[in-house]
Amino acid sequence: MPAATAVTMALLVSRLDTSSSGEVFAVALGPLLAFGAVLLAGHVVDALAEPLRFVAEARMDGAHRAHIARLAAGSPTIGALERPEVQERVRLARADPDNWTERTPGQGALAQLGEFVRILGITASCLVLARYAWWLVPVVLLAAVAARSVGYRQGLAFIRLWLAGVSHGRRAHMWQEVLTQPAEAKEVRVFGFAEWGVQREQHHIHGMFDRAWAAGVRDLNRQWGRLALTVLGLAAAYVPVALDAAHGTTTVAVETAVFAAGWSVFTALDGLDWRNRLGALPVLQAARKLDEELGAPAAPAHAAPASRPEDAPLVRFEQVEFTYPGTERKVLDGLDLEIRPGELLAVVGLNGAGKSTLIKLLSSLYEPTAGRITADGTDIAEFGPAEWRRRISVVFQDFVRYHLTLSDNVTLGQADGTVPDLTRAEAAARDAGLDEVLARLPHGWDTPVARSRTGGVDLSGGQWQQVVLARALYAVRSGARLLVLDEPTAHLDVRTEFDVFSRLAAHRGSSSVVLISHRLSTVRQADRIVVLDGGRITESGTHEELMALGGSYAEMFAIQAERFGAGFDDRIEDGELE
Ligand SMILES: Nc1ncnc2c1ncn2[C@@H]1O[C@H](COP(=O)(O)OP(=O)(O)OP(=O)(O)O)[C@@H](O)[C@H]1O
Repeated sequence: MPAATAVTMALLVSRLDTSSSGEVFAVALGPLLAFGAVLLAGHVVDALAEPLRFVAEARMDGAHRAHIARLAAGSPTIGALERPEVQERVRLARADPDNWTERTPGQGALAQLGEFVRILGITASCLVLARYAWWLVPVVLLAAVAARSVGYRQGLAFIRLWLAGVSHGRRAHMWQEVLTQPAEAKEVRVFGFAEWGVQREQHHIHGMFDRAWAAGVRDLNRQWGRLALTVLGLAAAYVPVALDAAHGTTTVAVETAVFAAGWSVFTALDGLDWRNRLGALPVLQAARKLDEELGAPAAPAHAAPASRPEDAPLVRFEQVEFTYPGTERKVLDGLDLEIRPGELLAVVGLNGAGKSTLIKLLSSLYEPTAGRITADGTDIAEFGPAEWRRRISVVFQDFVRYHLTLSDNVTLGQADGTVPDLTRAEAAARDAGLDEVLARLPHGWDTPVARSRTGGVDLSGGQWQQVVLARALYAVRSGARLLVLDEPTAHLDVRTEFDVFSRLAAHRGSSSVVLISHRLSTVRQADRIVVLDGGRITESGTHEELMALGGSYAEMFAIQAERFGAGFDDRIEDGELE
């Protein structure tokens, strides 16, 4: 485009120069139309480029983000994802720019394409220059590259400086969130730290911007150097051509073409979009590293999954050891445990004994560092995580409150691509004690359980636990045969908890249930209780057997009973739990 503009402009000037005043219009019409056509073409290209750029960028970034989501969510275990350096790579690869130095792969790819087009333009302009004299090409190019590289180096130094302040930026953002979000609003007021928080935010904002601001001012002064390089380069090319024109060795038209082509080399080099291209590179590098670290994402299942076995499995932990990645301590150490088909097994132990870890291993979220876990004699690793997880249903202690409808929250993960079965969901809600909450919701099952959504409602901690219990029971009704509950009722009062467990015990069908609870009044209903201590099972039996044994279970129970008796926690009446 710049070369075509230079040539048509020169043609126009040459006709105007050589024609007498009477015939100007007739002679200049052709070149005028050609010049107009070039300008029009430039305008059309500009007009088309923006929507095309938008669509291309959106498609590339959409595909990239889907790949990252599949990679992060599809890795069978969670050990790698929990590592801080992997978390940082996921943040970067997600292509959701955290600051202006980061770019998306779509922006990077289009910038690279743009650079290619500009280099073509520069080549065409150089051909126009060379047509006049070959030495014009190195003179103009060297001056343009020198001026450009000054700007490039300044830009890179500014970006480095900016990145050094990013941690301040994150902390400023954290304070901004704390001071403005409803979740923190209560504590900000009660603890009275609003002004202190604002000052912390200000401190970090200055930490981020002050040095960049100073560098910006310094760079502004250095622009003179860049300007001097541009002026000298252009003068070295233009002065000899202008002298030739003045002496009549060349025409004004040729001089016009050279001037236009020379200037376009400077502007094209100046417009090279290196920031977008370089800004996207770390994103792509992080994505490539994640490809190695998280393994190939599981392909989305299209085939109908095999039907689930009717009976609950006999699960065995055999000499299982487990150490969290990056730590030294064996959380589980030679653990042997049987989960018999259809039994209600309670696991108790002090804080940090490893109960939740045992559940994570049972759910194949981590693999044992030694030993194995079997189901009916087959190592659960052989089923593959996806198939094994279809057979179990887990409620985690730190479950997620999805901002979805109640129906989605209860049927999550069990729909197998089909429409959720609301009759089954109703039954699961009844068993979990959720039916009263459901009856009060304005749109029933279709009510979003988050006030941030239109028509949504907020649920209390206890109500949320009923939702996740209903989800687990829905899974059992859909065919899961091992129900795992990690402190599912900590937010419920004793009476509700007792009701929920009575219903659970009655409605679990042929499924086995593994229950973790600190409330021993609940635990005593279990068929069998095991005590986890020092990474292994130290006691196993019914409530009565363990009380008779007089070991750590009996001790814990005595302490809790004493607490109840002294009026701590929710008091229970004598005989209420019998
Ligand atoms: N992701 C992790 N990385 C490293 N260590 C961990 C991780 N999760 C838990 N741990 C450690 O493993 C040990 C057992 O934790 P776990 O959560 O299994 O105990 P728990 O018996 O469920 O405790 P609680 O009754 O308090 O819930 C603790 O020392 C804990 O600090």
